[in-house]
Amino acid sequence: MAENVTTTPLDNADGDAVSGVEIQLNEVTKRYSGQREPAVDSFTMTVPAGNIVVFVGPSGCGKTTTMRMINRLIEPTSGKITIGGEDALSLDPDQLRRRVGYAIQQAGLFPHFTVTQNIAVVPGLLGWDKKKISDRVEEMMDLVGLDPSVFRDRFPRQLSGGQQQRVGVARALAADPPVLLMDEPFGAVDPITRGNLQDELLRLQEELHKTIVFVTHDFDEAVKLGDRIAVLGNQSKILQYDTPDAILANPADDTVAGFVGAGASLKQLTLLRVHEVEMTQAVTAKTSESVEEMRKRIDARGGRPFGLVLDERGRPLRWVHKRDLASGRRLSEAGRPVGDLVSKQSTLQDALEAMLTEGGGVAVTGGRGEYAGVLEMETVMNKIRELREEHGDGADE
Ligand SMILES: Nc1ncnc2c1ncn2[C@@H]1O[C@H](COP(=O)(O)OP(=O)(O)OP(=O)(O)O)[C@@H](O)[C@H]1O
Repeated sequence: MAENVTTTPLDNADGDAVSGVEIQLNEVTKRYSGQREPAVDSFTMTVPAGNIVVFVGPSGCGKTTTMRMINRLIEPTSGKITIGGEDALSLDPDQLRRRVGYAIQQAGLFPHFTVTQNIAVVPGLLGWDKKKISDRVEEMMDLVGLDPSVFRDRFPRQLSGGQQQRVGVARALAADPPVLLMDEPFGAVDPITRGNLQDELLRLQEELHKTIVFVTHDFDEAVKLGDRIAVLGNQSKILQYDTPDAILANPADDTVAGFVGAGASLKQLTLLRVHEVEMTQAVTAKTSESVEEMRKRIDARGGRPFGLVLDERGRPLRWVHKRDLASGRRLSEAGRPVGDLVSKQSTLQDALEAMLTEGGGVAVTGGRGEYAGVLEMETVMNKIRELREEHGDGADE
C-alpha cells in the first residue's frame, strides 16, 4: 500500500473511520486480587461514536479502573468491551494502541525523551518509517499549538505544565486513534491554563470527532466538555448518565445533587435564553406623556403600582411607582433610572444577575434596544421547575 503520510485514517488496512467509533461496555467487572469487593461492579454503558463522555465521581469510586479496562491497561475480571464493534479483549496490543489514545494527568511524559520522541512513541511501536513519524510529529505539534521549531527538542522539564499537557494530548493523538481516553488530563495545571486547554480540546474535537472518554473530579469541567456525563458512585455504579443540562435540571438522587453542587440552578440558567421564557408587560408611557396619563394606566391595569417610562424611541428609561406620580412632575424625572437591562438573547443567568441589581423584575429589550417586556423572578423560578419536570419524564424512559 502507498505511504499515507499525513492524511487519516492511518490504520487503512483495517478500514478504521477517521472519526470516533462506539464503545460498549457490557457487565464489566474488575476484582483486584486480595480485595473483597470489586472495584468495578458489572458496569454497562454505551459511549456513542464521536461523543465526549465524562466520568465524574468521588475519589476511589473506580473511574480510572473503568477507563483503563477499555484499553486493557487493566484486564477486566469479567464482562465484554467492544470498540467499534470489535471485541477489545481479543485485540492484540498493537491493534489496541491504534484504536485507543491515552492521555493522563501531568502528561505522563517520558522525562528523558524529547517532545518529538514522546509524541513518536506509539507510531514508533507501530513501526512507521522515520519520515512518516517526523511529519506526523510536526502535524501534531501544530494541532496542539506548539511551534515545532521551538519545542521539538526540549525535554519535559523544560516545558510549562500546560505545554506538557499539550504534548500529552499530541502523543495520545499521534496514531490517529478513533478513541481517546483522558484521565484527568488537565488536573495539574492552574485554572486559566486549564480553561484554555479545555477550549482547545473542544476546538480539536470539532475537527476530529473522536470518541472521548474523559475522567475528572470537577463537575464544571464535565459540564463544559461533556456531550454526556456519567456520574459514578462506589464500584463505578452509574448514578446518572445523561446530557449536562438534563443532569443539572434533574439530578437523579441526592448524591448526584451533591456533585452537581449548590450552584446547579445557576448553571442551568446559563443554558437558557430570555426569549425562551415568557415575559410580562409593564404599564408604559413615553416621556412626552403626562404623569396623569401614566397614573390612569396603572389604575386601569389594577396590578402592581409600577410603570416603565420609555424614551421617544421606545427604550426603557425609568421605573416609576404610583406614588412618584405627583401632579406637576414630568415623567422624564419621576421614579428612578432603569439600571440593568437584558436583551432577548441574554442568558437567564445574566437576567437573574440583573434582577439582583434591579431588586426585582428586569426590563428586556429587542434588537434595537426597544422595550420588549419584563422578566420576573417568578418566571425564572417557574422555568427551572418546569425543566426539572420535563427531564424527570425523560429520565423515566
Ligand atoms: N492495583 C490495585 N490493587 C488493589 N486495589 C486497587 C488497585 N487499583 C485501584 N484499586 C482500588 O480500586 C478502587 C477504584 O480505584 P480507581 O483508581 O479506579 O478510582 P478513581 O475513581 O479513579 O479514583 P481517583 O479519582 O482517586 O483517581 C479504589 O478503592 C482503589 O483503592
